[in-house]
Order: sequence, then structure tokens, then C-alpha cells
Amino acid sequence: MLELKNINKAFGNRVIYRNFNLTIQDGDTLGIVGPSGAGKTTLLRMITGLEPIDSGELLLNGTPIDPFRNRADAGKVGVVFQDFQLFPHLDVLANVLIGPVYAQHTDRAAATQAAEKLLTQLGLADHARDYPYQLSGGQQQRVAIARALALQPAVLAYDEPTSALDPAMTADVAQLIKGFARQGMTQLIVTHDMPFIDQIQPRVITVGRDDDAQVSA
Ligand SMILES: Nc1ncnc2c1ncn2[C@@H]1O[C@H](COP(=O)(O)OP(=O)(O)OP(=O)(O)O)[C@@H](O)[C@H]1O
Repeated sequence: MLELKNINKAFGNRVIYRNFNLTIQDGDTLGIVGPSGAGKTTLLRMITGLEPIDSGELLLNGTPIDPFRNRADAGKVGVVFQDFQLFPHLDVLANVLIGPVYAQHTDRAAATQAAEKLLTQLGLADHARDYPYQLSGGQQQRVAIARALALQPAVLAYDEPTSALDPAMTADVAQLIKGFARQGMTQLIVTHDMPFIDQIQPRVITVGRDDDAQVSA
């Protein structure tokens, strides 16, 4: 269970979150929707440690985490970025291995075995030696998902996962996310793509609806 408690976040004098609370239960798939500028990406950046919170608490299974300052906590929420952010000079397998081997110091042989299993699950076994530029947008996104999963995160978060995809690829991602949900994975989807949300039908919270600063969810 991931909990955000009384989170405050401002950029200069622009308050984005004021005493914001959110609980994501284990195995839940949560959609976060809202207009541009509402603070959706900022929320993901705070829980993945890319952005500090001003005050408040992040708790994972009841234990406080500080992903911004503590590298080990940063890996607890995996994130799939909208532009995938794959390393262009590394092949698919190396992109998936870089987190476990260099950040988590997992034994390379064990990490390779786990990465190959993930690539097979995601239909990428034949592309392990390809470079990102040789892959379609949908395939690159699946590599980004494999890379995030390789760190065995407690929560997998997606930032606008359909923004670079056509409708057929979007339907594939929706199926993938629904499959992960059936496996009991905890997922957080930031999007403004409502037809995509309709395909997945997760619990949905809307940010930025009534008020400038987000106060609760
Ligand atoms: N590093 C930053 N410095 C200053 N302001 C920022 C910074 N990051 C985000 N903001 C501002 O915070 C607000 C929320 O931004 P955020 O990217 O979280 O919104 P969003 O809901 O994800 O929007 P979009 O749907 O367009 O991606 C915006 O007004 C944005 O300009």
C-alpha cells in the first residue's frame, strides 16, 4: 500500500498540492486524470524521487520512504515515461539490465535470466539484441515497461503511456495493463486519454477540477 499523507508542493508561489492525501491499495490500478498543468506529472515525479516534496509523508506498507534523497527508496516505484527514455546506445537487453546490475548490484547472470524472462513475457524475446531505433513505438514502450519491472518495484507508474501510440498500440497497452492488474500488480496511470481509461476501467481520481491546489483524493 502506497500512501501520500498531507503532501504540500509548490513551485515558487504556485501551490500545486496542499495537504494532499491519496492511498493506493496493493493490487489496485488507479487512473489519475486531469487537465494540463493540474500537477499529474509532478505527482509521479514526487513518488518516484525525481522531485522533492515540500512537506508531508510518503509511506510504503506503513514505512516512511524518501525517494528523492534515498536511492534505494527511488526504485520502489517504477516509472514508464511518455517518451520511454531508453538509452539509444544500448540494446534492448542492456537497457533492461542497467537498473538491476548497476543500481541494485544484482549478479549479472541472475539479472540476465530475469531480464530474458521479462522480455519473453512482453513479446520482445526476438528483439533482445535490437537497438531502440530499430523498434516501433509500442515495442519501445514495452522495453520501458520491462526496464521498470526489472527493478521489482512495489508500484508501477505510467506517465501518459499512450501519447506516442496509435489506437491499435493503445489497445495493446490497455490489455497489458489489465493483464498486470489480474496478476495483482499495483499500478498508477497518469493520463488525459479518457478512451484509454475506458478500456482499462480502473479506479479514477481527477486532479485540478475545482481548485488550483489539489487537496484530497
Ligand atoms: N520544475 C518546475 N518549475 C516550475 N514550475 C513547474 C515545474 N514543474 C512543473 N511546474 C508547474 O507545475 C504545474 C503542474 O505541472 P505538471 O507537469 O505536473 O502538470 P500535468 O498535470 O502533468 O500537465 P500535462 O498534462 O500538461 O503534462 C504546471 O503549472 C507547471 O508549469
